[in-house]
Amino acid sequence: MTYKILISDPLSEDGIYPLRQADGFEITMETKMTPDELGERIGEFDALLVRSQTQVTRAIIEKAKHLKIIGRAGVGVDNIDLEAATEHGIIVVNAPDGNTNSAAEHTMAMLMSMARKIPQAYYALRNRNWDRKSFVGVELKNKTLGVIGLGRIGAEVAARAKGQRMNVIAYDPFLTPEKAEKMGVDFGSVEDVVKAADFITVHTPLLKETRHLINAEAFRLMKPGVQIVNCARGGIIDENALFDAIQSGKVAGAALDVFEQEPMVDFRLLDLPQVVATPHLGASTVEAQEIVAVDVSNDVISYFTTGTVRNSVNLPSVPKEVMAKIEPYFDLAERLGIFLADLADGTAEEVNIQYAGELANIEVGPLTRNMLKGLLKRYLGEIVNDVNAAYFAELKGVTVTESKSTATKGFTNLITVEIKTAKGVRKAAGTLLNGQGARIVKVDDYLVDVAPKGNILFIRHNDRPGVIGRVGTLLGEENVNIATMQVGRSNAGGDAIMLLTIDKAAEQGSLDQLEKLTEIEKVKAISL
Ligand SMILES: NC(=O)C1=CN([C@@H]2O[C@H](COP(=O)(O)OP(=O)(O)OC[C@H]3O[C@@H](n4cnc5c(N)ncnc54)[C@H](O)[C@@H]3O)[C@@H](O)[C@H]2O)C=CC1
Ligand SMILES: O=C(O)C(=O)COP(=O)(O)O
Repeated sequence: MTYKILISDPLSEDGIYPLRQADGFEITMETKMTPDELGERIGEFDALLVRSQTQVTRAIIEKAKHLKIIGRAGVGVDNIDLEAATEHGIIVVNAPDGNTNSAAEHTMAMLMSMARKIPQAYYALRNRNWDRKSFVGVELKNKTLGVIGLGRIGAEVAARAKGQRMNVIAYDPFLTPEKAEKMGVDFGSVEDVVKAADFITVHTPLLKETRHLINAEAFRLMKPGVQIVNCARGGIIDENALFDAIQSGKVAGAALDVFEQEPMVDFRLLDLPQVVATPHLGASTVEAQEIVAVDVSNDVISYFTTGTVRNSVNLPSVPKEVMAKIEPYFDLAERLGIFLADLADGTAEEVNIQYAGELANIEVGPLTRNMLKGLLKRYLGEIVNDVNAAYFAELKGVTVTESKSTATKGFTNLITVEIKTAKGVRKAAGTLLNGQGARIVKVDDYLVDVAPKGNILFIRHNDRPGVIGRVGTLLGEENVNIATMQVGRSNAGGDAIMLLTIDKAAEQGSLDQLEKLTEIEKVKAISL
């Protein structure tokens, strides 16, 4: 099998070396495609690697019939429609820390260039103008830097600013006074930060909540003469409000690496002498580009070879040690989902999954997603996978609850799934037997022991002499061979079940014949 990879933005050749070396990958590098051209070609590819330029919109994703994974060689994924990717079961990975240092260094370079007007002075000098009066700067020392977003890059910038003898005040929803104290920064709200700062730098992702976080009202609160840096994303600062704040004299300088529209179309801000700018170069270093491309290449290889990734954005990543423990249960969880989908009448409204024994102490989210995949693909088809199973459950209004119990219930591990449909509650429990594979050990309240594979007939009947024989005879007449048979009953002569594994799927006609037998209440064909 050869996987086709499209690289649609310029990626470091050294960085994609692992992909070029690995067997089974065919790489196409096309970095100048229009959105229409990308839309026409994307259907051929299994993986897409991008930086910030390619806009991976819903329209593109809808045409990407074979796409399984999108790799973003960088941090920000605001150019990828994550919701659409998740809905289509496409995993999105990024390279979250490969360019942290470069982005932090670029932020400091922009801060200092702005404070000392270096680009403006250079421009004058290039034009043979030896002008020393127009380019008087301000020092950073003893000034306050306001950092909004104290994540990887924000924290690196804060540390460097302290090296410049600046005071730092920061806001981040995850920052606590204790963490701030440890990092040697002051802690405040967005309002506190913008009011206190002489210089402001933003380092949040671009989200609904951070769009125009720095707007006309924020500029109103700032100190006169404040200077502002944006090396994160265009749109965190409202460009129109910034333009007005510079023109009014409130803002003395702005250093911008990123813009609301890229490549930039509105050059109004750049015509202001207080503005210094670069064309989104924060991550553009040899080092950063190599690391981010290596990181996404490795995730793509690992996804297609082992099914695991390190840096998923739309699927919680599972540490390697945890993965090693839960991987053997993936199949059991999925088969329990399929088993119940076939067994139940109607679709699930509520699903309750309980993990017992040794499973109680580990992260089981991926197992729940696999079980949901099995359950939902019976109604929704093969489009359901680990990435979108939880999304589809929510979309269809299925309530999912997960619980754990350390009680072993006689098994070292046990997964019990209960589903509620409009017609009632059905339950199945499965375990993994050491060296013998998976077993379904309970169906509703009956103890059974059946391998969850192949064709199974579940029969609910009344416990009467001769019924087992009649079922065997009828199936024999239909040329259906019974491989194993289990019988369970609530009490002698009461409700009972039969669980038969059969060598080939029974025809609907045979099932109808079985249901006509007076002792038989219900027959369900299960195919695993
Ligand atoms: N100019 C460039 O070339 C580059 C730009 N970036 C941009 O920088 C951003 C930050 O990158 P990292 O530090 O690696 O990400 P990160 O995820 O480590 O940090 C982002 C921080 O923003 C915080 N945050 C979220 N919402 C917030 C809000 N409403 N107010 C304040 N803080 C909020 C988060 O809690 C988090 O701590 C990226 O999302 C990307 O857009 C990243 C690399 C290069
Ligand atoms: O990593 C990020 O978020 C960046 O903004 C870097 O963008 P780029 O990969 O240089 O187009």
